Amino acid sequence: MILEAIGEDPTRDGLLDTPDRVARMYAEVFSGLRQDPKEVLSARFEVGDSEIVLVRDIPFYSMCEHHLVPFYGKAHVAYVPRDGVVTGLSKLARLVEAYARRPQVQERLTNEIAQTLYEELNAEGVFVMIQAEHMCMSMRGVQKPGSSTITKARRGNLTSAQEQEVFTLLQASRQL
Ligand SMILES: Nc1nc2c(ncn2[C@@H]2O[C@H](COP(=O)(O)OP(=O)(O)OP(=O)(O)O)[C@@H](O)[C@H]2O)c(=O)[nH]1
Ligand SMILES: [Zn+2]
Repeated sequence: MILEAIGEDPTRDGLLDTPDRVARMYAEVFSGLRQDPKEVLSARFEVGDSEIVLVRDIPFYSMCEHHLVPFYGKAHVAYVPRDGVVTGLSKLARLVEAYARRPQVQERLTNEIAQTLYEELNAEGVFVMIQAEHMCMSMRGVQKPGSSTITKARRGNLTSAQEQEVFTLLQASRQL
């Protein structure tokens, strides 16, 4: 229907398999809709006292729900565990994936990651920051390639000193 609507001929050779390919691509790109993000955080470890845990530079691809074109970039996920209870590091990246692979807006993506981590892990505090470029602002519309959007979400009792420490860690680790 899309091919017809744009004035293409869906019966020409190169386009014959395109509807099937696009259907399979959407199943992959929107696979987060069939995932329960809470299950992602099932791994738990006791590590004794622990301060901030930060997984930075988690690459992700999502789809803007207004135009169904990609927005993509990096997510930084930090939390302060309660009573030394942590989850697996990869689970933080899986959590980003579970919420990114849906029709999204960046603010909601940021909030959902923070909220789920906070609730499921019963963390003392959570801080999530996402930096992304939106193709709907680059390849069409206002056409501003290279512009990026930064969103943050905080949950729990992060002190401003701890939040500052996350920024310092993000900065420091880049120099390693
Ligand atoms: N807040 C927010 N806005 C987004 C996000 N992704 C896309 N948008 C914006 O959603 C808005 C939709 O605006 P509309 O005026 O309904 O759509 P449009 O006519 O295609 O707008 P233009 O993009 O300005 O051409 C645009 O301003 C987009 O930049 C997002 O993740 N968060
Ligand atoms: Zn858009």
